[in-house]
Amino acid sequence: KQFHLGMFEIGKPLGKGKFGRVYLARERSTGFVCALKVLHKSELQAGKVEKQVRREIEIQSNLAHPNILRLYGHFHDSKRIFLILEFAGKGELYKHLRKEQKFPEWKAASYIAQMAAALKYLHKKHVIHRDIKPENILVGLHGEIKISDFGWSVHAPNNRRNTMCGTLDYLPPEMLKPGRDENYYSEKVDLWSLGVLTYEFLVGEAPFEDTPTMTQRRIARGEMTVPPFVSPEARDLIKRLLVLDPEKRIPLEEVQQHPWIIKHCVKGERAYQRSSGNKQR
Ligand SMILES: COc1cccc(-c2nc(Nc3cc(C)[nH]n3)cc3ccccc23)c1
Repeated sequence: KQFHLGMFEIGKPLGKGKFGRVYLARERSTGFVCALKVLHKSELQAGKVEKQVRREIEIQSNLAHPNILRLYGHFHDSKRIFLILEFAGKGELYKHLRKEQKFPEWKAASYIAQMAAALKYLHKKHVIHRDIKPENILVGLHGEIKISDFGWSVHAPNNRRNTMCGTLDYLPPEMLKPGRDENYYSEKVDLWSLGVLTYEFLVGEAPFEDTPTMTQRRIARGEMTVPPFVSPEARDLIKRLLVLDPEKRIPLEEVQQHPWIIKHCVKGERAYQRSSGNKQR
């Protein structure tokens, strides 16, 4: 399918990301509402991220899961690249998290259950996201969450050197302490980040948040404390994900069956999953 700018009615700007602006848009012939992400080639070249954007397009175009933001297509003109993305009505999850400070356990558990389902789908396709954090999650109209921004995702296994930018908070220890087989990642890196995400949803700040040097040291040692107001079940799940040895982290199937998730996965939610027939579970 060939897309071009004339096919779309551009609506209000939704916001500005790192490398581009996002607009509400409607495809003229069908009235289909989507989000149009506009990237300026000059900015991508300056930021040396063209390869990353090409990988993001290649990976995200081949994914279809209710908790992963759809990339329906892309096109470009002389100066810009346009990504035709699924529109998530309630915007960026981290804005909701900052506003509410922290989420009640039922909401955090629902979000982590959806993240586990999405990661299970990704890992089955040998895709590692590698940048799971609240900033890369959007919220749909019915409160369902959608992983977005596949800029850092790769096909496993990967042992290419990566200069990481942005927050260190979500980095797993194996990406910090260069071992013998430097930078060898497995999809287990996403399990560590899922643990950091669970903690941040419940506590309102990341578990190793500190100065950059101290954060790296605390991650490498797995030094963090879970505050007393966090339930024992949630604490147990966090402890089973934030394990230094990647092989010893609880697998996604066990996350989905964890008592903390089951306790909060209200019947309606299960019914919702059955009705939406998301076979990906
Ligand atoms: C920096 O703030 C930004 C940046 C980019 C998008 C939003 C935003 N996005 C979406 N939905 C989206 C975005 C994409 C790629 N698909 N669906 C909805 C919103 C609602 C209120 C405010 C803001 C919103 C914010």
